[in-house]
Amino acid sequence: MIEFQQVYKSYGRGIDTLADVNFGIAAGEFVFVSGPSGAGKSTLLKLISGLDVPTRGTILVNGQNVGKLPGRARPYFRRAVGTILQDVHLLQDRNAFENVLFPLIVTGHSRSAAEKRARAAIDKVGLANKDKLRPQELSGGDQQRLAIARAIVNRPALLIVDEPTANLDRDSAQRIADVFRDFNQVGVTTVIATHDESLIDDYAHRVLHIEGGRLTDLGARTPRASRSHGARA
Ligand SMILES: Nc1ncnc2c1ncn2[C@@H]1O[C@H](COP(=O)(O)OP(=O)(O)OP(=O)(O)O)[C@@H](O)[C@H]1O
Repeated sequence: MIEFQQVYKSYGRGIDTLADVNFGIAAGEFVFVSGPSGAGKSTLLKLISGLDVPTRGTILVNGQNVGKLPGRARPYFRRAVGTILQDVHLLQDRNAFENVLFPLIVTGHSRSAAEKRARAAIDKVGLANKDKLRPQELSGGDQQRLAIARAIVNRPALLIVDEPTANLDRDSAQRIADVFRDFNQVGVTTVIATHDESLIDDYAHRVLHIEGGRLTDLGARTPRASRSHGARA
């Protein structure tokens, strides 16, 4: 589903933010991208999502060459990838339900079809009883849930997530990670960047580690023995 072949990304000044990155992710995988702050994790995710283009190399996502997509194809490509970046850009003057409804209305869905889908997405992330609240009235964890609902409302086959548990306490972080695991279990390919090692220990199936722009495939890690999968609601 995702393939990087000799990918380089430079923002100028002769420094490679990513250098000679090669890896593949198959459909249905659940992968963490680990690495210290500034290692290039967000840059990697933006390249997968088509929000940025590589300086050199080839990136294939769903058989499409992301770096070479014509301008008019880009919005369609981005819509097919559910992307949740670090800055959760929620509409502060709309309630939770409207935040999820909005991307459907602008992409031309009828009001009734959009409302049905938005309701299903809100339910899936566990925000059904908070749908009338505005983002600033929600906790950090619930804002993250709302961002997830908005990202999945177009039913993407691929979810790209940057630091979903930053600023959350341990319990909220695990509950958010559980939401992603549940989507993955119904077939959504999921790539999550995090520097939270304990989250990786709890959930990891496969870890790609970036340091200084170089990527190492650490392969599959066994989840921490003390946590059994599916133990949480
Ligand atoms: N748009 C940009 N213009 C110039 N430099 C950039 C840009 N985006 C990222 N960089 C640089 O690329 C490097 C990697 O940044 P990136 O955000 O990908 O790292 P990260 O691993 O996601 O870090 P963090 O965990 O702190 O978010 C940093 O040195 C950063 O300053």
